[in-house]
Amino acid sequence: MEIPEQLNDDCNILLNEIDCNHRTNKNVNEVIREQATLIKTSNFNNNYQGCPPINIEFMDLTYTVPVGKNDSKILLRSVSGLFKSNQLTAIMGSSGAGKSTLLNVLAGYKTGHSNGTILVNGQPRNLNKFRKLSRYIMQEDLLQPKMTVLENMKIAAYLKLGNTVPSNEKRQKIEEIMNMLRLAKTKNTMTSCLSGGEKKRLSIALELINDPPVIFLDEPTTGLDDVASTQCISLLKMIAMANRTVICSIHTPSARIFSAFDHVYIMTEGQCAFAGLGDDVVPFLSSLNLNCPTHYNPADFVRTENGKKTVVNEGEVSSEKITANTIADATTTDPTLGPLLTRLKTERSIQMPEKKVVHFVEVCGQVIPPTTITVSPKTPKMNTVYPTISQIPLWRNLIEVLNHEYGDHTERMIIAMENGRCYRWNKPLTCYKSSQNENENLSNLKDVMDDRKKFSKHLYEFNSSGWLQFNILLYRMFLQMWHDRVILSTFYIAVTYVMTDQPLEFLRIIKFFIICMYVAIVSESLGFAISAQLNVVNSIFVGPALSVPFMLLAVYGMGTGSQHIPILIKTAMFFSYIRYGLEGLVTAIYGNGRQKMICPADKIFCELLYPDELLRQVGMENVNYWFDIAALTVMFIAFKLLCYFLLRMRLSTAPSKMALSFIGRFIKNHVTLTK
Ligand SMILES: Nc1ncnc2c1ncn2[C@@H]1O[C@H](COP(=O)(O)OP(=O)(O)OP(=O)(O)O)[C@@H](O)[C@H]1O
Repeated sequence: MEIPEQLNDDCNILLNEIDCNHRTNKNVNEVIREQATLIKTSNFNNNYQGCPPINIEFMDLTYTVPVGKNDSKILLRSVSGLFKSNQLTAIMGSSGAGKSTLLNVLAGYKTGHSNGTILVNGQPRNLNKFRKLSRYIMQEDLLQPKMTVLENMKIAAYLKLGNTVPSNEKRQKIEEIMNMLRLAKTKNTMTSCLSGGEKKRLSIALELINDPPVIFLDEPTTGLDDVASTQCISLLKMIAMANRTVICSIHTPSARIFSAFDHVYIMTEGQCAFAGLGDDVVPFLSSLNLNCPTHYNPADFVRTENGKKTVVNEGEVSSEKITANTIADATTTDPTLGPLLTRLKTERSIQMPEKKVVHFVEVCGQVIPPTTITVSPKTPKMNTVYPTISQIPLWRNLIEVLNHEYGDHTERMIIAMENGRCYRWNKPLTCYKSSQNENENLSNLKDVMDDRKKFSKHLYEFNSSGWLQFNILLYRMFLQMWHDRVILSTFYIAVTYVMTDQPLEFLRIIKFFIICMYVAIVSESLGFAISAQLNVVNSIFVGPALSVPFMLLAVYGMGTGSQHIPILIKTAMFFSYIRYGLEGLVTAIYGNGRQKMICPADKIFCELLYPDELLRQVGMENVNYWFDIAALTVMFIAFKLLCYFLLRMRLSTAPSKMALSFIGRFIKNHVTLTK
């Protein structure tokens, strides 16, 4: 099998890096080595080179949200940028900087109050089409909990690929992706039982089924440990290498993760403070006369013997143990650290005036167990600038600068970056013809557009018809119901039936069960419809509140007979699904020619001895059980349709529906019934 050159190179770099570190943290490195080997040997990328590259450019993007009655808050302030295919882009910044907002606006999840231009391969973004060719993986894994990994994959394959792809090809694709994402061993595990990393991999696997060219991920490493985070990012990098545009927002990545990004987009207060290669953060800061504070980097990886953090001031280490010297003169007492030291020497220089023993704690992003490196003095220098060996401090430095820890330089950085318009620090476009000139690069977008047109059908159209999707979803619903059998409710119904001394007649019992279950299902679908429009707090309030009139209508007129019920109330009763449930329940128990009931011997007269009399008194003498079932079916469908339209409306970008959607969103965001 021929491995694409770029892929091969990247994997070799990865493997070399591992060689540099492999003694430092075995577990992490073993996993990464495994991952890199997997990338090299897998035919995944060869098979998935088919998708055309998509480059997303945005200019002067502004996003505001209403605050209170008359005020508004600007979350994105005229930011610009270019996120390219074949690259793994990280949107970084301190909390509240606007990372998720930018991601949501670019993905098309937030459209309402945004201004500016978003271009997809040089053309204005068509939101409907863009949504079809991009995928958004949320921070929380929205997986079907009561299905196994394989079932999830199968359903996704049938939904996304339809009948146009033969079953054996679908199976093959599922297998390939599962092997690639190391999910094969867990294929029969229920999703709810998966680990955090496995859930994240499954979320990605589900989106890879129909090979989307653009993938957005909101904080994909949140909740994952170091190893799982590294695996996740290596995987995303690998996906990006197959002609995809992978954009994720991320918090505090480790050095290894940071070094995996091809492009970092650093935000502060809704603006762009840096966009380009992670390695260029220090040169960028230097270009603004913001040399990496000398007291920072060494402190991040040099620690004193007792593990206390060392503080370096202007080339001097204020620790009892460490003072400045030249790392180029360093020797190590541990032969296993020889290659590491060689690398240290080539990548940076630290000057120390006298022989000292130090511990390198973090090198290449890995924590090194305390090992001694003896540093002997030769040429003490005090005017040291510390470019860094570990990339961790690179961006932390930047974040600290952005947090005004070294004075307020934010404005200067934003101006230098032209709020994202400056592409000076960008990696050259791999999918475009190589060019020195950025404008020339952009003119090559035409070629990319031609490619786009070629593949547009594949990208913009779903291969499964609406009817097929309906059937698959119905199957999924039944599958989940089967996996999640509610034994307890069945038990509860059975106990109630027996304890109330009802006749043990097969047909009557079945009817009783059916009507109970049916009412539960209709209630659930009403709940879905409510939650499709309202937030959780309001839904919890509105749901029970709405069932009160349904209940009152259900019991109205009981004991007085149906002839005394006003016509208006009678009409309203047609809309109470609980009424149908109650009628069905009473008829199931007392209808169908039930024998007369037992009258205690000490009673002279039992008014409700005959079930027909009871039915007459509660106004249900003319009720037909199957009519109630039919009415409940209609209500079930009506609530499901209502839920469907409400959800559709929320996703719609059509102006007419946008107005309704806006009202819905307004209620959802601004009306909280518990206030
Ligand atoms: N609907 C809203 N109304 C008012 N302010 C909002 C709204 N949505 C977001 N914000 C504010 O906008 C800012 C940016 O939010 P965003 O979620 O994009 O930040 P972030 O960089 O992703 O932060 P974090 O890393 O903590 O998730 C925050 O200060 C947030 O409070």
